[in-house]
Amino acid sequence: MSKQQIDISELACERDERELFSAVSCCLQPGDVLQVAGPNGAGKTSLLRILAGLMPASGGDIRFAGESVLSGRGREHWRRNLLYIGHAPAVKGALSAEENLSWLCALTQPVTREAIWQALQQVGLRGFEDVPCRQLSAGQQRRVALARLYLPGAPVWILDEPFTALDQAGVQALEQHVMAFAAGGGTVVLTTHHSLAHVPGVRRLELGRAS
Ligand SMILES: Nc1ncnc2c1ncn2[C@@H]1O[C@H](COP(=O)(O)OP(=O)(O)OP(=O)(O)O)[C@@H](O)[C@H]1O
Repeated sequence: MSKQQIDISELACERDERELFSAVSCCLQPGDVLQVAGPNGAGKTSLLRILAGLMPASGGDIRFAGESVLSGRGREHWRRNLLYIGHAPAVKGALSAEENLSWLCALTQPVTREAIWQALQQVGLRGFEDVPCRQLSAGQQRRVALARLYLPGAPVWILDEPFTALDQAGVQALEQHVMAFAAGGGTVVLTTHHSLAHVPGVRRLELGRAS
């Protein structure tokens, strides 16, 4: 087994005593990109939050490198190996783009100021590094959050609606970056209502369809 294999088996989720999904199973290898798809309310965000350890599953298991990530040592190992970016940009308005990134990275893997500036340049925020994020547009705030994908870090990305608020060039750049990350051995699980049918090699997991 690959030391970064992810096994999702018979995963189930209930919210407010309503079953969102059950018996979701999937195996991911390094290099895989999985799009979790389905209509509004199908449970895509819930699935990603369970994967990220932010919400309990009501059944099933997730294993990383052979160990369950739902508790104990496996959970810590998993957390060190993943980067989760939720559907809200989660940037602090009073802080600049640079300060936001520096703060976020300090929680996991501190990086140099130069690396942060380079990442901000990669997401098209050159010249905005020092501007308080509350003065940035929605798309620019999204770009601040996404700049983490241009810093050294985890081999597994979990991205909830990463394309939201990005312009066409931003969408294209992010698609390319995700695929380059996967080509280098990274694993990506993402949700988006944006079609990825034109991107070769993206797997799909459908939620919310009657079986
Ligand atoms: N905080 C919450 N407490 C209780 N139920 C919730 C909560 N957040 C979402 N839900 C319910 O869980 C269900 C699935 O929500 P979820 O956000 O996972 O769906 P989604 O597939 O990501 O939807 P969308 O495409 O609209 O983003 C919804 O029916 C919703 O009402």
